[in-house]
Amino acid sequence: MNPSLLQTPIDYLKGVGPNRADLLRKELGIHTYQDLINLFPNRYIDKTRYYKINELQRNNAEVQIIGKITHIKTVEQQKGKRLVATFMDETGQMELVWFRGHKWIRESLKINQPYVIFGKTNWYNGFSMPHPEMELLADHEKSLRTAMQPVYPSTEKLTNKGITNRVVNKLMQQLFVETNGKFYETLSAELLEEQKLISKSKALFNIHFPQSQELLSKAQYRLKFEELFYIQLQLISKNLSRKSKIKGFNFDQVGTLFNTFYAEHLPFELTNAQKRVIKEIRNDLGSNAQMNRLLQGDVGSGKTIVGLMTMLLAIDNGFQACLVAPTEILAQQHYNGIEALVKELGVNIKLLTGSSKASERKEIHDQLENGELHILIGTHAVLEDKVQFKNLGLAIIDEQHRFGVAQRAKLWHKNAIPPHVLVMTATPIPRTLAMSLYGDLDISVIDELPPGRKSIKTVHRYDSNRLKVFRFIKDEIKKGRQIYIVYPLIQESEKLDYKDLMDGYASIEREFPKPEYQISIVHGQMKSSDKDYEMERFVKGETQIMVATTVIEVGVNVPNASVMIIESAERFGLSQLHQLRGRVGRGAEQSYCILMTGHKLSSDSKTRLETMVGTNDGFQIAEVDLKLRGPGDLMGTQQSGVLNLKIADIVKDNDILKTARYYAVKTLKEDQNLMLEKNKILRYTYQQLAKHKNIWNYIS
Ligand SMILES: Nc1ncnc2c1ncn2[C@@H]1O[C@H](COP(=O)(O)OP(=O)(O)OP(=O)(O)O)[C@@H](O)[C@H]1O
Repeated sequence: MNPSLLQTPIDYLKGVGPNRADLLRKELGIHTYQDLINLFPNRYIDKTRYYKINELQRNNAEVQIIGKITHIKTVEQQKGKRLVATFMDETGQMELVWFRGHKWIRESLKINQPYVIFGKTNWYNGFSMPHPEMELLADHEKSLRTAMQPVYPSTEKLTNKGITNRVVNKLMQQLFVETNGKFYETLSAELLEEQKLISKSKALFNIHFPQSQELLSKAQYRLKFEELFYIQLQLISKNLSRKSKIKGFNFDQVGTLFNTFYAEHLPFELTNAQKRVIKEIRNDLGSNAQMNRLLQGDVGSGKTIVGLMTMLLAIDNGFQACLVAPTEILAQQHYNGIEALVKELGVNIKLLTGSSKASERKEIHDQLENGELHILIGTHAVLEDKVQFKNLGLAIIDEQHRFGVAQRAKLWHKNAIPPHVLVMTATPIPRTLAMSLYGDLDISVIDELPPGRKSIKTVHRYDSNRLKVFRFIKDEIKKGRQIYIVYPLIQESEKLDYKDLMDGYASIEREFPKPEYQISIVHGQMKSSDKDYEMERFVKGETQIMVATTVIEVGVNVPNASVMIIESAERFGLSQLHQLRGRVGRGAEQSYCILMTGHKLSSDSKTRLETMVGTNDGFQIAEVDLKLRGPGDLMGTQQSGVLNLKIADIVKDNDILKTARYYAVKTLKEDQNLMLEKNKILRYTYQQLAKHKNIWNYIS
């Protein structure tokens, strides 16, 4: 087939007039033959079964019936007219009803001719079917018959504009007629063979006109595989070419700082997972290529120390390092923690945030530029253009999802040669999703908690049990522990949430009076100096209770805090709940997380609460979260291509994704630039993909 045929504007397809062409373009984004063929159905209806009218049940979903129209009338109603046709088969009669388009429908209906009708039935003193799809039996028998009838996305909303599912189906038939149903193959013979995939032409035909359930499954598999394979091929190939093209600083020395710290200052034995990850990082740093690594580790798994040791390697090799955190509280905390650890090593370390004074800033800028400053810790302030380093060798970004890709890129340009980048995240992203999202990053996982951690006991309590919860808090405080009480603060309803928080605070003050109890409060509307002050009192143990909004969600580390109470827990997402829970259980004591809710709960809320009570494993929680919300809502996914998948589903098609990735890696390992003759098809398709962005634009 002539490839340019598929680029033909949709107006040229028989059956597409100017109006339809406009609708197809505007509503469905279909401009060419190719766009139409890549409009994949999102479900199929079993069309092998014909119902008799006396077999209809009140709860029938969609049915197909053969019969004749015997009579048509227009009925006046308060809300306008409706057109009603009496439809009969040999077992009974029912009504077909239209609320719109009377004139042309009435003119097109043929009395006493056998029709096949299809649609949902209603029951009200008898069966009726509103806006049925109809076809004369004679035409029906002539058309391309399939057992499963495809249902195309978005056609429902276009039905009243004349683009019904049946119209799309007809256009698709016409397209197959005009193209002879022959399409260029887009996967290599080797892949087709190894994976036992059906050809492109056969897959496209069966996705639109399934000849059997088996062929439909094969068609779906092949097209999903193809979609995921090319995405992986692209991600992995970018990663490889970055490594070969972008030279990185070579940190070939493991110097005094690293070794002294390891031997003398490390406050604990590293876990095996931490050791493994440090090894992975060291391999990167000595490979002459620029490192771009994502370090994933559940809350409290000990990412900070890994980050610190990487920074020491940078300094040992004569470079500077920076660590960027998403909030001032976190930056401050990292600074305090790291400064204490490296104090005796003679490392010069400073903190830069939005609230740093002008004089401090000046000193920091000067020391960065003349190379005196070894480590800079800070917030977004570090990214500003005026912050210039003498030789930034390593940038660590904590909590990736709060930073956009563009901000990550800013760090790249702090030097002529981009620094090594380590992105740390505690948001457990299921591995498969991480592979799709961060395919351009290498991934390390700390999948082990430091020893001696007791797993956090999580319970769900109704608001009506609040007094018991208060008693429990008092007991824990008596034992010397500290307590978090967290309120939701969600932007749209900020005022209301703020009031809830203040009401809650007032009642906690009544229940826990001074001087016996001291309470800190931290929320987003406070000045940052006040926040820091309150936070510090809690960190130092001067207050026993911290009432807060989700500003403390990430990273805050107070090992003596053993109880996390989450108010209106049903309003939080799963990963947020898990993050909050991660604020306790950081010391040696038994810790608790209490999820407070009212009695009215949606089924999703129930699932979230049950999941939290049932497991402490962040990755398992992330899987449930992904199933509940879909990837669209997971932080960080918005900017990635995974949402634009046309046929594969990142959650359901997990296994296909793994296979696709396996083959993408295998292919590129053998032939990185796809120059081998057997990979010619892959190379061509890949180039098209790079050119057109959308992967389904390459089919020709
Ligand atoms: N190998 C280890 N053995 C014992 N304690 C450790 C070990 N590694 C880290 N810790 C301690 O565990 C606590 C949590 O570590 P850290 O703050 O680095 O966790 P994290 O991975 O950054 O978690 P989060 O994302 O929740 O901040 C800290 O108090 C840290 O000192």
